[in-house]
Amino acid sequence: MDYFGNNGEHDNELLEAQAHAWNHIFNFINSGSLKCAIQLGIPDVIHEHSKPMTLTKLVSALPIHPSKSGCVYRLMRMLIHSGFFALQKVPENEDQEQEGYVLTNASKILLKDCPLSVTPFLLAMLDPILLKPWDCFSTWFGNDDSTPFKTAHGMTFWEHAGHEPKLNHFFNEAMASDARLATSVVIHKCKDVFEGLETLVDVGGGTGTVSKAISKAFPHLECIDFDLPHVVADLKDDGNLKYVGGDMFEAIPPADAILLKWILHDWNDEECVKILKKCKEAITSNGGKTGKVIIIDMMMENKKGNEESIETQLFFDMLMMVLATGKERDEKEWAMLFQEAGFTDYKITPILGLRSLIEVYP
Ligand SMILES: C[S@@+](CC[C@H](N)C(=O)[O-])C[C@H]1O[C@@H](n2cnc3c(N)ncnc32)[C@H](O)[C@@H]1O
Ligand SMILES: O=c1cc(-c2ccc(O)cc2)oc2c(O)c(O)ccc12
Repeated sequence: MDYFGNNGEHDNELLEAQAHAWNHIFNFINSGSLKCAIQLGIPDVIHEHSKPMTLTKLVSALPIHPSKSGCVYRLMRMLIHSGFFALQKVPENEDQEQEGYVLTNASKILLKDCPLSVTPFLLAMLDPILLKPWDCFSTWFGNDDSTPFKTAHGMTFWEHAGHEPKLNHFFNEAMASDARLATSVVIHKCKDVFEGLETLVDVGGGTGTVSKAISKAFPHLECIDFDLPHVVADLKDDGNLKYVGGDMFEAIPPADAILLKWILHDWNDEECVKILKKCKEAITSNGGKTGKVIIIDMMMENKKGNEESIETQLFFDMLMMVLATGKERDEKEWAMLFQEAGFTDYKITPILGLRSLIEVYP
């Protein structure tokens, strides 16, 4: 009988447990390998080749030292396994190689010039500034810092962003890249959500990617991108789009609809109720009309379903604990926030993959 109470009968279970632990220990290798491929420009090089690209051609097109040529095959094998590339037959190939690399849907949205690219999001999330807090996660459980980010850097995310232009820049780029993708889906699939509205304020709208797209798609809608003063300071009003600086915890400009995309998951319940109460004031003080709040955020799934989606939602929940004071919520938790902030009804439209569009009514 050994330390684990194993007398030989449980060898298989022990080996499975070890393999499971190894898989989790090395989870970071998936993101590390993907980041490397993007920094080497592999998706763009294969895209520009416009037919299956053999290993020889790929190696000669990459900015790598000749001593590393043999390693490209192993990097590509890893990324084929994780679904970012595939192999296809190469017709009439002078290099004698039968197969070449092609993009998959997952790597098509990593291309540099794709307006809906998730590459800025990847580069932001995997930058050492945002990775260091994970090293301080357990330390944070033992102190009274608001976030592991604070434990790692001695200041909050926004304080760091204020005097580290690199963080500010890659965070805004990451948000803008997601905003382009999400808005294109919302405008295609949910036109009716904006019908009948005359005014809309995008609260925490960053540098205005969402407001720009909505104001262009609905030219009769007066839009305001509302964010912290330093975020909108240098942005110029354009037609039916205005930029207003302020603090959503103080006051939000009046409008028929208030949009909160990827805002409430950044904040704890008490902070969310404060924000939602300010939204309610803004839509009910709008010349006697009543409006709505439009939320784009995650709705945590409680039932067993797509395991990868559930894991991704759990990843975001951890991200919100480590970088901010927020969390991801299930329907019951959302309903509680709406009720506490004085709203009477809501409608959920699950149109954005892992996220939903929620209309909330006073
Ligand atoms: C996670 S980002 C979301 C950006 C954008 N809504 C999107 O989805 O792309 C959060 C935004 O909230 C803004 N923000 C943070 N605190 C704020 C406050 N007190 N008042 C207004 N905006 C704030 C940040 O500057 C940032 O642009
Ligand atoms: O990488 C982030 C960081 C935040 C964030 C950090 C600190 C705060 O006080 C608020 C927000 O928010 C994010 C977010 O909402 C998101 O959807 C992705 C990434 C991040």
